[in-house]
Amino acid sequence: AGGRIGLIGRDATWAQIGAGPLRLTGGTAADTDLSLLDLHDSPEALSEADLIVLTLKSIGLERAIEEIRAYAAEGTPILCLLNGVSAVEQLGAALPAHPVIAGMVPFNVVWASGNHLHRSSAGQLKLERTPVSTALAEIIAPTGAPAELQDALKPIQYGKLLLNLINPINALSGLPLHAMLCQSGYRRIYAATLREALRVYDEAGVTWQTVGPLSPRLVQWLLRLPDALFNRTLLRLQKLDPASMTSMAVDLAAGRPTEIDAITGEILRLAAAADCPAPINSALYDLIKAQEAAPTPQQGHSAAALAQLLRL
Ligand SMILES: NC(=O)C1=CN([C@@H]2O[C@H](COP(=O)(O)OP(=O)(O)OC[C@H]3O[C@@H](n4cnc5c(N)ncnc54)[C@H](OP(=O)(O)O)[C@@H]3O)[C@@H](O)[C@H]2O)C=CC1
Ligand SMILES: CC(C)(CO)C(=O)C(=O)O
Repeated sequence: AGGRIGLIGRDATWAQIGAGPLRLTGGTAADTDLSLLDLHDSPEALSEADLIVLTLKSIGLERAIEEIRAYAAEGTPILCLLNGVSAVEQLGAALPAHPVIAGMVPFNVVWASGNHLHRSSAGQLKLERTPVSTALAEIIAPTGAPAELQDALKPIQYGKLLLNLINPINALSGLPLHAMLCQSGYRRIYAATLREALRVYDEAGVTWQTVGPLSPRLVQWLLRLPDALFNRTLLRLQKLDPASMTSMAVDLAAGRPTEIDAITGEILRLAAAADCPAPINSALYDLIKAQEAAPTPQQGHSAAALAQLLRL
């Protein structure tokens, strides 16, 4: 929309993108000439920011906090787009001089190739309503990818967490999300994971809001539909394209640590506090931790093999 955007990244990312243009596809995205963006390889550039938008994994949050503390001007607002429910509190506690705004990204984005990022599913960015996010929403509205302002983001983050419970299953399957959801065996595993988490939310008294076209309470039943029926109904509503892959599947494939602690780990913390059993989520957590520690992470678990490991 004409504003200057600086991207702070690492050498490997800039090497991967090359000279550009940065190709953005899916949704309303369009090819972007990299000369429109200021690319930085050092956090010192934080000192110039009017708004800091955090789009890194939760495992990198501690380091990012140190860099913001070291370089950002006092009072610079931070928009936090991380998955999970606790990053905003973590930022607020560690950086009291900075207002922290919560945001939620409902859609999937994958690297299609070196300089090409592809948005592979539907949904609208949600931002906690503040004067800064209201101004930001006005600035980006003409791009055709408007943000939706919400009074409270926490219930939305808990709703998104339910969607993210598919991430460990997807990571262990090693399949694109669409190909995985076409198979009833994987869907039944996600349905059981979701049902268990909903019970934990009920026991723990969590206030949450549906993210996506249908309530997870209905989705956990629809996931049990036979392939032919499901693939023509719910899967179409999700507008997932064949490239979709959860961020956790990408991390595990690359041998990086995953966000399992911020996702499934959050359900386990709630379950422990409410004294509510969560054996399926607990087993998924352990399986991902074991793969993270393995010299070569094993993806490609069939639905039947995974169901057996989860004692389903
Ligand atoms: N991908 C998706 O479809 C979605 C992701 N999300 C959430 O958004 C967040 C970001 O995910 P995603 O974009 O997939 O993550 P990626 O891992 O693809 O990208 C994060 C980037 O940030 C870089 N980075 C991390 N810390 C720093 C730092 N201190 N300085 C400079 N660069 C840094 C990483 O570099 P390096 O690899 O070198 O550490 C990496 O290039 C996560 O919380 C995720 O759960 C939410 C919705 C959808
Ligand atoms: C794919 C999506 C949108 C939901 O699982 C996501 O949040 C992720 O990949 O982490």
